[in-house]
Amino acid sequence: MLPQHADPIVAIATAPGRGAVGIVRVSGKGLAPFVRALIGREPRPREATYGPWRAADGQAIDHGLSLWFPAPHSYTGEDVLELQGHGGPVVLQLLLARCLEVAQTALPGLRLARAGEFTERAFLNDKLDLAQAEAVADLIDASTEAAARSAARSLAGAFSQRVHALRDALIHLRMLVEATLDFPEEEIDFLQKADAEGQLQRLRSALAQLQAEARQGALLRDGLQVVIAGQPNAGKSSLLNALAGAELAIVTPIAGTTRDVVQQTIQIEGVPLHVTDTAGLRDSPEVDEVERIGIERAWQRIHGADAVLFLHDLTRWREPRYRVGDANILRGLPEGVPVLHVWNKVDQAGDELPRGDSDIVLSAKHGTGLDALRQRLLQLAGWQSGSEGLFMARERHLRALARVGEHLEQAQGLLTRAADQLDLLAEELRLAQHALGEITGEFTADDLLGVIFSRFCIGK
Ligand SMILES: Nc1nc2c(c(=O)[nH]1)N(C=O)[C@@H](CNc1ccc(C(=O)N[C@@H](CCC(=O)O)C(=O)O)cc1)CN2
Ligand SMILES: Nc1nc2c(ncn2[C@@H]2O[C@H](COP(=O)(O)OP(=O)(O)OP(=O)(O)O)[C@@H](O)[C@H]2O)c(=O)[nH]1
Ligand SMILES: [Mg+2]
Repeated sequence: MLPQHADPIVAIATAPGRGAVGIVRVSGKGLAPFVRALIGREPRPREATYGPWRAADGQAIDHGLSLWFPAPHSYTGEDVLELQGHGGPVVLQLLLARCLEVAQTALPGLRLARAGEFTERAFLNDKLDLAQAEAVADLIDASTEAAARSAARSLAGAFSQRVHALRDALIHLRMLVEATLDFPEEEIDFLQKADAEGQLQRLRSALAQLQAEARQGALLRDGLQVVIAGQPNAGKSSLLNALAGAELAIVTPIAGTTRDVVQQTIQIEGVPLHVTDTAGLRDSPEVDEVERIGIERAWQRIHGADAVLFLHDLTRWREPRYRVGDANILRGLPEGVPVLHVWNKVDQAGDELPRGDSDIVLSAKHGTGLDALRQRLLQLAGWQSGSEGLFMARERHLRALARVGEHLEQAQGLLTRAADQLDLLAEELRLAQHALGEITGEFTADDLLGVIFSRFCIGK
């Protein structure tokens, strides 16, 4: 363990700004003398104790509740003291400063906590595994109810339990293979080989199921970048406003109204969609400097999109020039990014529609056809409706699961093709278990921990 993990730490645990109540919290080893010096006595463990916190001159800084959690029964697993005072930024700063002052004699080395450091200690002291610690941040950052619910499930261990079940099955198979390795003179008999194959197959399908669920969880966390693109006046800004249910972007009949990129996160069935409205794409002498930059930014966004909504104007699609404009945009769209063709202004279109089977027809202005668009967006995102009991997952977890899958695939190949290469098989299974362990933090490099916890807020 790094020496800095032994320092006592202090931070304001509540959000900056004014609030009804604010909390300063201290974590470290051997806090009791500090607690007595600050509060005048040692509060009973895990009970709220009301009283003043006094400055050096004896004046009360604030009156509030002290909570004393002697190790190991605390959030961090160390001694923890919480001061629950009035939630003003100045009074909390005074309390924080008073803690540092008292510490000079009663708790040498007390310092301000880095972002995520309380939760990092909870992880290092085995109060939480890594997936649970990440779920703490995901719960705080959750942007939809569905995301919050699944983060809470991951925090309670739902994801970790699934990972452990897979790990246990993997260990079972490794024991079988390694036992055979230890007795090389006894050829792996057919019965055992069949048993190993069955176990491996079940492992792989359990992994595939876990991957599918983790993908849904990651979608709830990260959402989808959706960019609305098309020629000027197609109704892109109107569509953004309709989806968001608010007048966010300026709408006018003038072509070239939008120049800046306007982004809004909406949610559909709890899946966050980050929808971006962009400048209309055109190549015309009317385009001035400002619009030219807007068009450049539009293309940048299109290239970073998870999905593009290509908006077409049904009142103009018969005009040859308009069709050339659309064709030019189509050529510029990046390969591999799903494109959904959306035909707008159906309220003013004739009977004959130019669309393909999978296209969406709607009126952004009147709000017709929006539900079909929402459903198509969810489908595009790979969202399975009614995914109850989901846990939250991150890209990091998906990558680890994918590596587990690669090693199991190698193992499968070795088992079916080359029963004499048991040492290679054993190694693949070991690597698979290692990749799995990275999710819960059984095997994790220190620099990765640094990256994960530094994204937390201070005091968490
Ligand atoms: N005031 C306050 N509220 C909070 C927190 C906190 O630290 N302080 N939390 C955190 O940020 C969350 C709750 N998390 C916590 C997790 C464990 C323990 C704890 O004392 N665990 C002991 C005892 C468990 C028990 O009695 O069952 C332990 O694990 O041994 C406390 C808070 C949300 N609300
Ligand atoms: N009839 C009808 N008019 C619409 C519809 N959607 C948008 N419009 C009108 O089309 C015009 C252009 O709409 P915008 O949303 O500003 O179009 P835009 O694609 O953002 O245009 P730029 O920002 O210039 O690229 C406005 O007058 C809208 O009221 C629709 O569904 N039906
Ligand atoms: Mg616009």
